[in-house]
Amino acid sequence: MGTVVDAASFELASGNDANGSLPTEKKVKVVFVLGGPGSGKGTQCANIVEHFGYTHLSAGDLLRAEIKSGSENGTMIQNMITEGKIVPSEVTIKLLQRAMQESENDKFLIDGFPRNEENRAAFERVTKIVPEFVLFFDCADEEMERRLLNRNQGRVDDNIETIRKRFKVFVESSLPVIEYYGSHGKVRKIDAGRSVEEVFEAVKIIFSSVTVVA
Ligand SMILES: Nc1ncnc2c1ncn2[C@@H]1O[C@H](COP(=O)(O)OP(=O)(O)O)[C@@H](O)[C@H]1O
Ligand SMILES: Nc1ccn([C@@H]2O[C@H](COP(=O)(O)OP(=O)(O)O)[C@@H](O)[C@H]2O)c(=O)n1
Ligand SMILES: [Mg+2]
Repeated sequence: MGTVVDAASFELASGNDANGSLPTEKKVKVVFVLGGPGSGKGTQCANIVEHFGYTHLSAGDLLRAEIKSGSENGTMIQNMITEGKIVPSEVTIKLLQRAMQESENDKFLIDGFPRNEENRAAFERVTKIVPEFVLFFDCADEEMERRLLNRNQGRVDDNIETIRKRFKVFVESSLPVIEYYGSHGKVRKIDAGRSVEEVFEAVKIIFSSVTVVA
């Protein structure tokens, strides 16, 4: 397995617990995986995990698991997802932090986060983690709509009404985050309208360029 060479490591510090003990610290490397709903983030993350040894953390999956766990935030999260709205950062960041701390890995693909400026700024402030880069899956709305209507995972938000709302949220709230990282030279954009195999060929070139054979 390769080692990442071009980016500094960043420290993940948990908050103090109720006894005031010292935070546990763990150095992690993070790649944000962004793109519209149905652009293929989850599909390609599974391929990246297999080939490059990252752990995949999907913000949407973590939020859906939180609903299932019977958490006190469950109803609020369920309502936000049904409406295609973005859950307050505090909730999502706690789930991401916990998943990173519980993992034995130190390399994470964070899929579907940050989805708005609040997500981005709060994550940076709380975790002090700066992403190595941002993988952006660029895909036409018509193709994403087709994929979502065929996804068949029983999701409450894969219906045409919510899909349209999610597209609007993506353009209004998520694209500005991608532009922010673009202005810092961090975005690796991929034409995600092609087949799964073709998209992964492009993904591989990007990940190969940040790793070296040990
Ligand atoms: N390149 C592709 N071409 C066609 N269908 C795809 C492609 N990538 C993913 N899909 C399918 O489209 C749907 C959405 O993909 P998914 O990976 O869940 O996207 P996202 O996480 O960005 O919403 C899934 O049913 C998946 O199997
Ligand atoms: N950072 C995030 C990610 C997802 N979500 C919520 O979870 C929903 C589904 O996110 P997802 O990433 O699983 O969706 P896809 O883009 O994979 O289709 C979003 O539409 C939001 O309602 C959120 O509130 N904040
Ligand atoms: Mg997904």
